[in-house]
Amino acid sequence: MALDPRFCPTLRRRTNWAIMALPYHRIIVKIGSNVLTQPDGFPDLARIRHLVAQIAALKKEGKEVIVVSSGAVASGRSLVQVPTKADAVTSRQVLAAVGQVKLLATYAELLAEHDLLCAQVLVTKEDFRDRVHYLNMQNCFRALLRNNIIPIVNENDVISVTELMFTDNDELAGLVASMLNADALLILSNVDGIFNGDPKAPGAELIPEIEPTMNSFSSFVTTQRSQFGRGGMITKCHMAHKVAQLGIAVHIANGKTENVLPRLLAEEVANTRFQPNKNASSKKKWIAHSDLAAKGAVHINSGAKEALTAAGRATSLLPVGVLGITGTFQKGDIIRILDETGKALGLGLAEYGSDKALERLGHQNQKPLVHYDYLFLTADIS
Ligand SMILES: Nc1ncnc2c1ncn2[C@@H]1O[C@H](COP(=O)(O)OP(=O)(O)O)[C@@H](O)[C@H]1O
Ligand SMILES: N[C@@H](CCC(=O)OP(=O)(O)O)C(=O)O
Repeated sequence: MALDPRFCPTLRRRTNWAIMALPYHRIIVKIGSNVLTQPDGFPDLARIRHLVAQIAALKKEGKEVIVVSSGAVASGRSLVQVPTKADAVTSRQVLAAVGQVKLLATYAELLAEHDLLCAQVLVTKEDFRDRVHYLNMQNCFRALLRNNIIPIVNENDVISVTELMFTDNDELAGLVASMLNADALLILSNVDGIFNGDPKAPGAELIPEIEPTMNSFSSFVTTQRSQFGRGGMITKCHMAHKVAQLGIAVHIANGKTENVLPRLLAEEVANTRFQPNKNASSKKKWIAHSDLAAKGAVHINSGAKEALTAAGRATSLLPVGVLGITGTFQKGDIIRILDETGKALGLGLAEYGSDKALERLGHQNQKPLVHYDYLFLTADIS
C-alpha cells in the first residue's frame, strides 16, 4: 500500500487505489483554468492543494507526472489590478507575468509538504516548430523526470500573444504528451467528460469511450466554452483524437471531483477515454505536430494519394507521383503533402531538397522524397 492517507482524507476511508487498474507510468495531467479558478476569477487554493495531494499520491505509486497547468492569469488577478490604459493583450501579459510567479510558488510550496520538487517550464508554439528547441526541451524534461522533479508547464504568456498562441493549454498538453511519449494524458476540466449533447441539457449522457475511428464531434459538442477556458470542448476533442492516434490514451475528467486522479486510474470515476491507437510510431510524433514548421509543399497525383492512404500499407512518397512543388526546402525539412485539389493530406520529412526533387519530378525508379517512417498522414487522424 503506497498511497499515503495522511494528506488525502478520503484515502483513509478508501485505500485500494494503490491497485490502480490503468497501468500508466508516464502521465501528463492538464489542469484547466476553470478547475483552478473560483467563480470570481481568483485562484482556488483549496482545489490546488487537493490536486497537489493527488499528484503526490501518484508519485508515491512510482508514476512519472508532468503537470500542464493554466492559472497564471487568474493568479495575477489576485495580485494586481488590470493595468489601466492597457489593451486586452497587454493586460493579459501583465497578469500572466505576475501570476505565473505566484502559481509556481504555490505549487512549489504545496509539493514541498510532500517532499516533492517541481520545475517551471514555460514554452511557446515556436519551441515545437524548431527542431533544436524541441530537442532541448525534450532533453530537459527527461532530465527533470530522471531526477524525480515534477515539471509544471505553461505557455509563456508574455511572449505568446494573438497568432503566436497555442489554441489553448490542451494543445500544449497534447504536444508535451507526444514529445515525451507519455502513456496517458489526463485532462481535468469542469465537466465529467464528453456528453452526447450539451452537458447541462436534461438527458445528456456521458460518452465513456471514444474509439480511434471516431473523428467527428461537431454533432454533439458545442463551441460553448467554460467561463475562463480558451479553446472549448471541440478543440479538446480534436487534440485528444490526434494524441490518441499517436498511441497515447487521453482521458477527460472533472478536476473538481474529489480524488479524481487516483480514482480515474482505479477506473472508479466517470470520464471519457479516447482509446489509444496501438500501432502508432513514436518517430512520427514530432512530424505530426510540425505543421507550422513546414517549409514547402508537394502536390501529388491521385495514384500516389491512393497508394499512401491505402489501409494497412506502409508506402513512401516517390517523385513519380509528385505533380508539383511549392516553396523551397532542404533535406530534413518538413513539407506538406497536398492532393491535386490542394487538400492537405499530411506532413513528411524531405529526404532531399526541392532542387533535386524538381529534377526528379514524375521520374520512375528514384529515391523516395519522403520515407514512410517520416510520413504522417492526417487522413489517419481526421
Ligand atoms: N458535448 C459536450 N460535452 C462536454 N462539455 C461540452 C460539450 N459541448 C460543450 N461543452 C463545454 O466545454 C466546456 C469545457 O471546455 P473548456 O471551456 O475548454 O474548459 P477548460 O477550461 O477545462 O479547458 C464545458 O464547460 C462545457 O460547457
Ligand atoms: N496560459 C494561461 C491559460 C490559457 C488556457 O489555455 O487555459 P485553458 O483553456 O483552461 O486550458 C494561464 O496560465 O492563465
